[in-house]
Formats: sequence, structure tokens, C-alpha cells
Amino acid sequence: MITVGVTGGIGSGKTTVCKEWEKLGANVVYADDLAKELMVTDDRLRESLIEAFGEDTYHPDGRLNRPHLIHQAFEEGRVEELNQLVHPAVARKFVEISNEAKQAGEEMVVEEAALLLNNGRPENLDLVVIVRSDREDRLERVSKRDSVSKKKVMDRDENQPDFNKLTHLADYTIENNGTLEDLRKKSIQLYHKIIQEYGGEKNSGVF
Ligand SMILES: CC(C)(COP(=O)(O)OP(=O)(O)OC[C@H]1O[C@@H](n2cnc3c(N)ncnc32)[C@H](O)[C@@H]1O)[C@@H](O)C(=O)NCCC(=O)NCCS
Ligand SMILES: Nc1ncnc2c1ncn2[C@@H]1O[C@H](COP(=O)(O)OP(=O)(O)OP(=O)(O)O)[C@@H](O)[C@H]1O
Repeated sequence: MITVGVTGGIGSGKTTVCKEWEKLGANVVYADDLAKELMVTDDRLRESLIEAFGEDTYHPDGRLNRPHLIHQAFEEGRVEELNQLVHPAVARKFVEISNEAKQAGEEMVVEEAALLLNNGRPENLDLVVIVRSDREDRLERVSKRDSVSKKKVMDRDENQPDFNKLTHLADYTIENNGTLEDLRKKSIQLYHKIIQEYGGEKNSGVF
């Protein structure tokens, strides 16, 4: 089994790539979704979040108070503190999921995460793929997809790495500056290339 990390800036096309890979059989873990789940279900993480960000972190019924955390992270400038608490729980769970997938004889497990390379290249991943797209296109697409202002998307973008400076940490880069169909085709090609070549000589390249 091969473990692959897929990363890239906000709106770069990570999820689109991963959805294609899921259709081909990959088991994809979406870090943002997993983080939100663990923030509710992992008791240790809940306690540390309440300690850091107060009782308002959760609604009285136990649900995550997203507006409070978004305010703390992106308006009070405490995003790094939040990441440091959430990231270890996500990383632990990903290892657990990978181990189970290996036991089950799965072909590929993927971690889709914008912050994948924040502490360098994760040691537990066999391959890293960066999806790249021009900034203006990314801002435009996400503001359309989520019906939010470009300014809001820009705020998130500023809290993510500049992936143009991280390509040396990736085995493959997918350039997403064409149509959505182009991106889907490239994703399928890369999936087959990875499956075909894994076990042989590890290659790299730009798609
Ligand atoms: C701050 C939270 C509540 C924001 O929730 P919200 O629903 O608005 O955002 P969502 O998860 O849909 O993500 C929207 C976009 O923002 C980006 N984003 C989310 N959290 C962060 C962050 N901490 N830093 C930079 N970008 C982020 C996502 O990658 C995505 O591109 C939530 O995402 C969160 O708790 N993030 C911190 C920890 C985390 O998710 N880390 C990633 C996994 S290790
Ligand atoms: N080449 C493209 N042409 C047109 N639309 C695109 C293209 N690539 C992606 N999109 C659209 O842009 C939006 C963002 O893509 P996607 O959700 O895959 O990015 P992401 O990197 O996962 O975003 P996020 O960081 O917010 O999770 C989606 O609505 C997607 O359909």
C-alpha cells in the first residue's frame, strides 16, 4: 500500500483531484473534515481547546462553535496555536487509518491537507503531491464556491504556505491552470502512474 499526501493553496483543486482518486479506489482522508470531527469526539483535544479558547469553543449541546474559533484563529491571530493543538490529533488518527487500510489490503491511502507541509515533509507519507493554481483563479473560485468575499478567502490564503516555495518537497506537481476537465484528466493519469510505478523506481514530475 502507498500513502500519498495531497496539498496546495486554498482553491487550488486538491479536493477535485482526491474525488477522482476516490473513484479509482483510493481511501482519502480529508484533514479539514477529520479535524472538525476530532474536535468534537476526541476528549483530550476538546479539553485542550476549551483551556486555550474558552468554554465558548463549544455550544451547550456539544457542537463546535465555528464562528468563535474562526474569530479566534483568523481575527485574533491565534491560528498557529489552534493548529498546534489540532494537528497532532489529526496526524495520530491518519496513522491509525493507514494501518487499518494496510491490514485490509487497500492500494492507496491519501491525506488531503492544506497544512500538510507546515512542519516539513511528513515522514509517514511515501509521496507528496502539490496542486498549483494561480492565486487570482483560486480566490475567484473559492469565493464563488463558498459564496464569500474574496477578502475572506485572502485572509485564509495568508495563513497557508506559499506553495511556489515548497515544490522541492513534492514528488509530483499538478498544474491546474486549464479547465476542470483538464484537471480531472491529469488526476487520473497521475493516479495510474503512481500505482504503476510504486514498488519500482520512485519518479517525479510536473503534470
Ligand atoms: C478554523 C476552523 C473552525 C474554520 O472552519 P471553516 O468551516 O470556516 O473552514 P473549512 O474547514 O471549511 O476550511 C475552509 C478553508 O480554510 C482553510 N483553513 C482551515 N483552517 C485553517 C488554518 N488553521 N490555517 C489556514 N487555513 C485554514 C482550509 O484549508 C480551507 O481551504 C477549522 O477549519 C479549524 O478548526 N481549523 C484548524 C485546524 C485544522 O483544521 N487544521 C487542518 C488539519 S491538520
Ligand atoms: N481548473 C478549474 N477550472 C474551473 N474551476 C475549477 C478548476 N479547478 C477547480 N475548480 C473549482 O474550484 C473550486 C475549488 O476547487 P477544490 O475544492 O478542488 O479546491 P481545494 O484546493 O480542495 O479547496 P480548499 O482549499 O478550499 O479545500 C471548486 O468549486 C472546483 O470545482
